[in-house]
Amino acid sequence: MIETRDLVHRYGDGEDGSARPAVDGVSISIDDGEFVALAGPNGSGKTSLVRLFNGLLTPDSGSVAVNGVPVADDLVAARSTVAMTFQDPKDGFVAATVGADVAFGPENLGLPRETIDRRVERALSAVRLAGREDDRIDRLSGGEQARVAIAGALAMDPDHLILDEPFAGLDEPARASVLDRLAALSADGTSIVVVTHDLRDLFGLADRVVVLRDGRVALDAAPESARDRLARLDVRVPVRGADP
Ligand SMILES: Nc1ncnc2c1ncn2[C@@H]1O[C@H](COP(=O)(O)OP(=O)(O)OP(=O)(O)O)[C@@H](O)[C@H]1O
Repeated sequence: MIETRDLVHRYGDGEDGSARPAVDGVSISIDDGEFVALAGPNGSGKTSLVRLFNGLLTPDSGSVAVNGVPVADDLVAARSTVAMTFQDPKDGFVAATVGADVAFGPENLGLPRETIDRRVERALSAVRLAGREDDRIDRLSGGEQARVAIAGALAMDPDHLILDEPFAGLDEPARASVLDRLAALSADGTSIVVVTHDLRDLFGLADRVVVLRDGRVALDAAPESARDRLARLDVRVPVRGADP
């Protein structure tokens, strides 16, 4: 479980009182196996919030705990149980080739080679990049790079998987394949948080949608029960009757 209480983060010191917190008093909990879409307009604090989940950002006040352990007390545990992709995949790459990059996380967990190879193979197949281990990342298209980043997070086999705008640049087959894998992981108990502006792909999959506005939770509900409120909050929802 990921649990935040009265979480506040502001960039800069805000000493003159002018800096509005990017995350402003968020209390939410995400259960194991829960599939959450995190939506909201540009600048509403989505990326900042998920970066607090694994200690990439530090709260100014409030707390965040993963599996009952405060992130501040055990960053290593938080980083190994919460896997995250970045909005710009280039921010997360650590190796020159696809296979080396996807293997990096599991290697750091000290897993046996066969386990690592199996995870890499499975993760690459989930993003439709099977057999592309030796490709250089800098020669891939933006969409392919986004898929490598997702594969890297999948290969961690994390308790909690956070994907920040994962579908930008993905073609339809890749998007469908990733969505399938996410659904299977969620059914197996992995909690999944997908940051997005657009709920259309996730409407039938997400158990819950949390909408941020100005760093605060403006809505936390099951998607189907909140169609009209979502539309009023400028979150794109599928046309009724056209759900997957
Ligand atoms: N590194 C930073 N330094 C200063 N301010 C920042 C930084 N990152 C984000 N902010 C500010 O914090 C607020 C929340 O930004 P954040 O990126 O978390 O929102 P978001 O909902 O993820 O936006 P988007 O949908 O555009 O990615 C915004 O006002 C943004 O300008």
